[in-house]
This record gives sequence, C-alpha cells and structure tokens, in this order.
Amino acid sequence: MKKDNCYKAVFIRHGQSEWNKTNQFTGWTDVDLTEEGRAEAKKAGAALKQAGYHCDLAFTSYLQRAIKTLHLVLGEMDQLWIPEHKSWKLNERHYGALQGLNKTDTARKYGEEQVKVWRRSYDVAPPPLATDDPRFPGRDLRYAQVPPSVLPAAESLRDTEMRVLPYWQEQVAPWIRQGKQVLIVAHGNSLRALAKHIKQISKEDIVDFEIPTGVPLIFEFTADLTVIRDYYLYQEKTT
Ligand SMILES: O=C(O)[C@@H](CO)OP(=O)(O)O
Repeated sequence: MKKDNCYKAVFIRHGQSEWNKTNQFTGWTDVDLTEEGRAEAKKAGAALKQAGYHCDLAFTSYLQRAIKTLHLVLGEMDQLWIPEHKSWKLNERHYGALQGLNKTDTARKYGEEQVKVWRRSYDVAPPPLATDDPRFPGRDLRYAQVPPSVLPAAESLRDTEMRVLPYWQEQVAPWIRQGKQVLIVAHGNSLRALAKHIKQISKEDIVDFEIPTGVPLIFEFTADLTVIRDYYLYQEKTT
C-alpha cells in the first residue's frame, strides 16, 4: 500500500514456540507454537486490523511456527484470502549441531561468552550437523526441490543474510516498489539478517539487536526503499 508517498512493509517474528519456552536451540527444527505464541499472533493481527492495515501479499518460511503465526494474524485481520508465498530462504538461521540443546546447559558447558558468539555474532557459525545426521535438511521432503549443495548444515548470521537478502531483493522488494504492502512472518535471525541490511546496522551493532516474538515491526520507505522510519506497533517483551 502506498500512502502519501510512503511505502510500507510489516515484519513479524513468529509467536512463542515450544522450544522458545523450553530454551532450546531451534534453527530449522519444525516445532509448533505454544498457547502463548498463538495468543501473541492473534494480538498482532487484531492490532494491525485496529490500526487499519491492509496487506496485499504475504511471505513466510517453510516452518510451521511462522506459517501458523501468519494464518492467525491474517485470520484476525479478515485477510486470510491474500496471496501468500513460502520459501525456505526465509527459514530461521540453521543452528547446526546445537539444535535441540538447552541454551543454559550449553552455556554451563562451553561458557557464556562462547554461547553469545554462537548466538549473536555476525560471522561465526555454530558446529555443523554431519551430512549423515538424520536432521540434515537434504533428508527432509520439504527441501526436495533445493539442490543439496546449497542446503546448510549450520549458518552464521552472515550465511543467513546471504540467502535471505537475494530473496528480499528479487521476490519482495519489487512488490513494495509497486506500492503493494507486504507482510513478512519469519524468524528471529532471518529477520535480524534482513533488518541488518535494511537499517544498515554494522556487524558490531547487530550483536545487540533483538526482535521480540509476535510484535509487528513496521518499516516505512521512500520509493527507492530507503528507510524513513521503523517502529513496533506496540511494546512487548523479548522471548
Ligand atoms: O533457537 C533459535 O533458533 C533462535 C530463535 O529462537 O534462538 P536465538 O535466540 O539463540 O537466536
């Protein structure tokens, strides 16, 4: 939607997931939303409706916590009918061999500093999954169309940016330039990677940049997609 020469996009990190709640490294593990996560998604949709938002099309990942959040948001907005595009390129950052481990236990074992580097640094990837690990994405039917050589076994934020950014530039940005309002429901780190580019956050400052679950983050752009401002529709805690 183009209002007063202002081009807009809405980003939402999925609502609280089962593994957000149990504090486990999640990445590409396809965990469900919790009851609280579903409530967060509905609250986001109701707030967007209340604020008069209409979305022309929506984008999400291949992971159910994002897809279900999108549907709960659109349901509240009475806009379940809009076109939606799913891509593995919007998936969460792949957490490699850390997936499934408890974050507090891992910090006790390897130290807080090391875990902070794995979680928030720009260019350090966690230890990779072995390619014969049953959790390797090449063994999952949903990625059957993706060449195994491009499927990750672990990703740094930089690696995530390298897959998310071309998707943004080729599949999403052209719609915004045409004046369409887009809704992107994705993940803490795939959205951090995108925000790093859009807001031109340095690799030093991205370490402290967090996105809370289930709260609409609105971007307003000029016609050439320079950010005018960005803000949360309301304030909420970070999960
Ligand atoms: O576990 C994950 O995949 C992510 C997002 O929940 O966690 P972190 O906060 O470590 O980026």
